[in-house]
Amino acid sequence: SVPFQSPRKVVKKVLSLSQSEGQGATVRRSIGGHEVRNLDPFLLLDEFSVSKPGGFPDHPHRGFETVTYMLDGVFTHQDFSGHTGTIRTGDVQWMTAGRGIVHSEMPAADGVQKGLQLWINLASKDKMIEPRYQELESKDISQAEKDGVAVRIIAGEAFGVRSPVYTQTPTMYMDFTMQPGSQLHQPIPEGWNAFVYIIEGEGVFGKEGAAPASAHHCLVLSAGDGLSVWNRSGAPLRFALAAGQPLNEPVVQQGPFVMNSRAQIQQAMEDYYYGRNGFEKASQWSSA
Ligand SMILES: Nc1ccc(F)c(C(=O)c2c[nH]c3ncc(Cl)cc23)c1F
Ligand SMILES: [Fe+3]
Repeated sequence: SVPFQSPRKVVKKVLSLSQSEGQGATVRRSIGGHEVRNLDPFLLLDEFSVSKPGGFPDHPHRGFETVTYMLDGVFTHQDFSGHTGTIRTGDVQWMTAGRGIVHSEMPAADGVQKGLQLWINLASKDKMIEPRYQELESKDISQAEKDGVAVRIIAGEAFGVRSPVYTQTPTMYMDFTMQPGSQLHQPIPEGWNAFVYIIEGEGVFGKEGAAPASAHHCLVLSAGDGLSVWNRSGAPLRFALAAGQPLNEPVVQQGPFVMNSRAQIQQAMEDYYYGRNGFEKASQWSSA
């Protein structure tokens, strides 16, 4: 039995397949792929794997947020304002691009560097705000553990613990590891869109009789007030759970620009090209 008024069920299961992206990088794209075009307010979820000299060299963003969560390895990022940083296993970089960022995101160690990058759309009223970063080292990430379930809370609240991350677009984003035989009942605000991305292992999501789902699958959830999960396998189950308040606004995307109209996209492209309205520093900058 589950403790929710209306338990969320899996309404779509998508296996994310590897595709090349950036320079010499491989991503498994789930949200933002052709099967899950747009789960408002989420635009993209990539499970990325990349080794030197590959990566994501100098590129712009406007109108949304990127959340980079390192699963295994080290990345450095540099932006056109001189902001640099290194994110290691378990660290999070929550970047609110707002009116404009130009940055590079590159491997900073030998071997394959792996992580998740989630793109969260901004409401039209927020698309041109000043860029900002919220950077969390692994040791500073809110964590909790109960009855064989460990959670790392990137944004939102679980097990009575809340992350300090400010979410411009109301969002929850957490990393669960469930030991064999454990179960989870996680409240999710009604009206928010929600999905699961399985990182490793396999588990039963939504209702007890559901078929298990395994790694690299994205599970889009139905409406409801919470998600129940059971790990009936002999190995740990690890997955990310994300949920966000829909913006219910038009989405017009041209690569790294996500606005509400073609005219605003045209403006973004001109601003980037001519170095205006937030892209002033773009013309003189390139990453090291
Ligand atoms: N426009 C556009 C086009 C192509 C890109 F590859 C990118 C981009 O940078 C990324 C796509 N997924 C990613 N996962 C992880 C990291 Cl660190 C970066 C990206 C981008 F922004
Ligand atoms: Fe980027």
